[in-house]
Amino acid sequence: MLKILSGKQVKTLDAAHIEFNGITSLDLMEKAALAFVAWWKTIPLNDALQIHIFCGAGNNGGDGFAIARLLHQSGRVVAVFKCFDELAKMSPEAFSNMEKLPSEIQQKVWSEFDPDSDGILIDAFLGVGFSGRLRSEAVEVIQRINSFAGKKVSVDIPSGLPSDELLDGPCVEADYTATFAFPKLSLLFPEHSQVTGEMVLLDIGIGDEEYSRFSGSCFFLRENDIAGVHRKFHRFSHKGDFGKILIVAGSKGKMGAAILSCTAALRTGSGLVTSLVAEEERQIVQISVPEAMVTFSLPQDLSKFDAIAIGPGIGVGRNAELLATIFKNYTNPIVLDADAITILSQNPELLALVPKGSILTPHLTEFDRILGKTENHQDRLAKASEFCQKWNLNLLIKGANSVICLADGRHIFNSSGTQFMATGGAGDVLTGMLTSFLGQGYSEERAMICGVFQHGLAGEIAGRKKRRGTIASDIIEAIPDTFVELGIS
Ligand SMILES: NC(=O)C1=CN([C@@H]2O[C@H](COP(=O)(O)OP(=O)(O)OC[C@H]3O[C@@H](n4cnc5c(N)ncnc54)[C@H](O)[C@@H]3O)[C@@H](O)[C@H]2O)[C@H](O)CC1
Ligand SMILES: [K+]
Repeated sequence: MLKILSGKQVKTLDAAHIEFNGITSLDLMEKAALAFVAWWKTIPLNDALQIHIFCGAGNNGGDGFAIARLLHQSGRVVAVFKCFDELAKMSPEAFSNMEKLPSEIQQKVWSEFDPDSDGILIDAFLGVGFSGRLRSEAVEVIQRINSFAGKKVSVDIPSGLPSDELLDGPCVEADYTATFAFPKLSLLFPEHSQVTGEMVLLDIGIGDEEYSRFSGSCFFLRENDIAGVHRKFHRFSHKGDFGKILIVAGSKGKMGAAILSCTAALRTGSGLVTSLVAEEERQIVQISVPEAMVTFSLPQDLSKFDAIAIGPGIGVGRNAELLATIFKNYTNPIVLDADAITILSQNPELLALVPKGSILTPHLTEFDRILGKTENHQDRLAKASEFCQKWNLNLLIKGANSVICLADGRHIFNSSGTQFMATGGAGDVLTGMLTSFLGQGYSEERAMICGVFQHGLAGEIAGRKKRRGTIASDIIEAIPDTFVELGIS
């Protein structure tokens, strides 16, 4: 899994990569520029007539100069705007790439840029080398960039955004950010979505193993991480191997939650799913999910279940007692979602009873309910680590780039998913998937890795056809396709 380093570690990573591979830092910069231009050709407006490239004096600017040359070579009309004065100390790579600019590319200073120009703007002003407070001229450069009405694409990171911290000052408001090698931590904070726009990760040939010598507890979960995490089943596998699970979900008016989580669990591969619902609501489950069994009271012997989920749509009314009974009679990890999280926040004495290793899946509001009000993602992640370690529990903070917070302090950011998944019931689907994997004998970590990634991927698959019309049932329907796309039998 790809480690997320700090901005300060980038230089050491680059130096080690360069030395190990016998290349120069200019070669690495060229790779970055080539990766950027290859991606550029896939975005809307990539054939824009005019491309305005703002370049700083450091290596981010160096990327910009190299990109300018390559875009020019592929037939685009490019103008470069230098964001430094004649006497500024340039990085050797930036200088070298500036020298390589062909004479057809206009070179101007940033203050000559007319924000009413047509075209598209590339922001290669400041990268991960930016630190402290912006100097006053840098603020003016960023204001000029932001006054441009067309689309803006940031190289590595929007200029002005610190790589590992919260934004605290002016910053380029990008429509796209193309980041190199690994996503900078601050690009994953939801409060920065307005300045990062859509984020893409560009490979510049640094292998995951080259990160191992660096300390760090944050990771980025990608498609190639999934296949190795899955259990292998074989031709003698029987339904018992795929797990018996119990899902406690739904109540009058919210029975959809039970149907969605049970169906998602079955589509994820569960062998046997039992749904605990009120007797008067049984028909709805029996008719909608004939594959599931239904029970009306909590079975005496819970140990026969390989995994249990509780929460979606159960209501907060009298269920604290039910939660306590399950906690006292079951020792394996449980998935706790939605109303179960609210009940826990109202009855904090229950926290000590939650089976160790259980998974809580709060969205941001539920997170604040149980862990206390948080101001931002940095604060949230710190609180999450403390909570998970204190109670020996796992949290899955839902949102774009959902974060798996493990009891050992690691944070794993998910890369799959789309905005079309912001739809009622998507969380119930995730609960069903996580419980299914736990029931199939996956550890909590593996269940969360596969569950959160494939949930996002199912959303992407559904969204390709259904776009903003995607509903939770479409995500469920796409779950089997995720196994196909990932090559998992
Ligand atoms: N592995 C990779 O990710 C690669 C990254 N590349 C690119 O290199 C930059 C980092 O380059 P670096 O030279 O270290 O720094 P920057 O260009 O980001 O910034 C230096 C530049 O910024 C000025 N500056 C710093 N602080 C301030 C401030 N407070 N106010 C105003 N100006 C400030 C400083 O004076 C310098 O001029 C990375 O982001 C990538 O884009 C490589 O090209 C390939 C490998
Ligand atoms: K930038």
